[in-house]
Amino acid sequence: MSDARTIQLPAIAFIGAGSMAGAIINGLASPVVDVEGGIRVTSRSAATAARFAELRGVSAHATENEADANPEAVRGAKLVVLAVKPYQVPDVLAEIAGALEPGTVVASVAAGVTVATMEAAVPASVAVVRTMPNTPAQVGRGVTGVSGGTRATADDVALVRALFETVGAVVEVPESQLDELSTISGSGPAYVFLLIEEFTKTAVAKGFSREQAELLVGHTFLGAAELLAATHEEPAELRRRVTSPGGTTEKAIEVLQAADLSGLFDRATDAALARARELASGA
Ligand SMILES: NC(=O)C1=CN([C@@H]2O[C@H](COP(=O)(O)OP(=O)(O)OC[C@H]3O[C@@H](n4cnc5c(N)ncnc54)[C@H](O)[C@@H]3O)[C@@H](O)[C@H]2O)C=CC1
Ligand SMILES: O=C(O)[C@@H]1CCC=N1
Repeated sequence: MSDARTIQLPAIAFIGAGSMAGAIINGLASPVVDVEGGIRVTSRSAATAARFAELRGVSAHATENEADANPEAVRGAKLVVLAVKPYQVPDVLAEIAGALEPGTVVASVAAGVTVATMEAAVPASVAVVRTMPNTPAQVGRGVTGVSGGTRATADDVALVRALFETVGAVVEVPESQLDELSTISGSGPAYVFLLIEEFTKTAVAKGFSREQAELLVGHTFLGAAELLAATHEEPAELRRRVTSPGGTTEKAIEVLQAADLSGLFDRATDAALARARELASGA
């Protein structure tokens, strides 16, 4: 049964069942999403496939005990999501190319692997869309960059958008910007977790128990993010409201700013960008 709010998606095959595929499939499990034709998932290990097979509407197969699991999964699927490591994409495409039906849309989440590389590896009747999601997709709070390839129609891109909108927001960008986007939102959750880890260590060093430190830091991050989302104020304004003139926060902010946080983020994201370019060249 479906009503006006139900999101209808055609048969989808996920090649690779790791963190990223798991996060997206979790979103598809929503009661308002109906994947007609079902969700097929493949992994290398049978144990992983067995875990995915327990999910509603999912059939899962492992290459370690079914050599044809990948070509079988894509046969008849309208949308094929490549969720393997970047260096594995060429081999997977070579394996499935002959089984892709005309009109199939192949959407890759792999960092760095270009549209040109993928288009060259599949039949001309198959469209390619490059994407860059992030792991908060697992809780419906992802943000995904999407770039259509040269053969992708507006409907093809809309289909990929619809998939990723089940797990958060979608931003369409030209492919030339996708690696940059990856350094911000693709990798970004890791930067936030690192800050939380370090801040928690500081709280422990100030004499709080591990449990207290996690509560203090965790709620501070969550509370600040929710305050930002709820008020729609600029972060600089919300920071000003914490920073009493002549008070304590002002002293801490002075120390943080003296460490050139902005230069640090520039250098960190430049390093991620350089690695994306290496991945594109197969390194
Ligand atoms: N983890 C993240 O935050 C993000 C990852 N990505 C991209 O997602 C892709 C996957 O990353 P993760 O999920 O983190 O990796 P992962 O290592 O957790 O998952 C990879 C999966 O691919 C499977 N696999 C490997 N070779 C296979 C084959 N030939 N056939 C079928 N399955 C095969 C593995 O068994 C594993 O389940 C990467 O290309 C990465 O660049 C993109 C955005 C964010
Ligand atoms: O670290 C990586 O290569 C992937 C892409 C963005 C997040 N994880």
